[in-house]
Amino acid sequence: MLSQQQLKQQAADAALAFVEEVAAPDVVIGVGTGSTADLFIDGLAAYRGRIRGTVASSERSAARLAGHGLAVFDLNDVASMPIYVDGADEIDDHLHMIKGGGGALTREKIVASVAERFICIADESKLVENLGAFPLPVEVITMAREAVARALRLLGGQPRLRAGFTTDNGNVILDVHGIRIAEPKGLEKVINDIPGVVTCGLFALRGADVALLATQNGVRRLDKPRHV
Ligand SMILES: O=C[C@H](O)[C@H](O)[C@H](O)COP(=O)(O)O
Repeated sequence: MLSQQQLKQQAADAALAFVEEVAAPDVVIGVGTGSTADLFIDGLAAYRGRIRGTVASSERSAARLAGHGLAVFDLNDVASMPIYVDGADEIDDHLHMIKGGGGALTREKIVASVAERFICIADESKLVENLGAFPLPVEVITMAREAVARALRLLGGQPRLRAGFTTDNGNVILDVHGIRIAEPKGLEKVINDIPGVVTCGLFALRGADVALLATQNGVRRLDKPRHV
């Protein structure tokens, strides 16, 4: 029986096949944040010298990448990336996700938006039928915290301030419990439209293109259905 850590390692290793496909001296790889992304970063170290470098979705990942001697570029200096590799807190079979358990959701969404393909790496426990058991992180400008919390309550959620946490962008996170996510794309738009919200952790408008989900019987690949 493989541990969750071993499963994460398998998913991270599987993503290296996608790096291998695109590796070239002018290529920049988008890199996510979290415990699974950390394992991917460690594997990516073998590509030092074979790719131009990376763009990181957090200070934490940037430090780990730099620790491996991989170049970390400012996104403003990078126009395109073939792939972005990151974990998820939940993913459904449409490859819509909840992300932001580590608080990096905004930079993740930005870096992913520049990449051609989003490769999600996770252990199979992250695959759910309906998103929403994991509290939905929402990054909020500090002065808007209470106003946004009231708006989220009107949407049926119970927002809780993530205590003692500030994002890399200097903002706070409200973790929204109990919100019904019947239409992930619609809800993503509605929450992102609340004044004071920087972004919410629903990744549905731009979900993953490929999910590599590690199971006890190997890594299962899911591709984004054509109609979503
Ligand atoms: O902000 C954090 C990210 O969205 C992570 O991708 C997510 O929390 C999954 O992290 P982990 O791989 O540690 O479960």
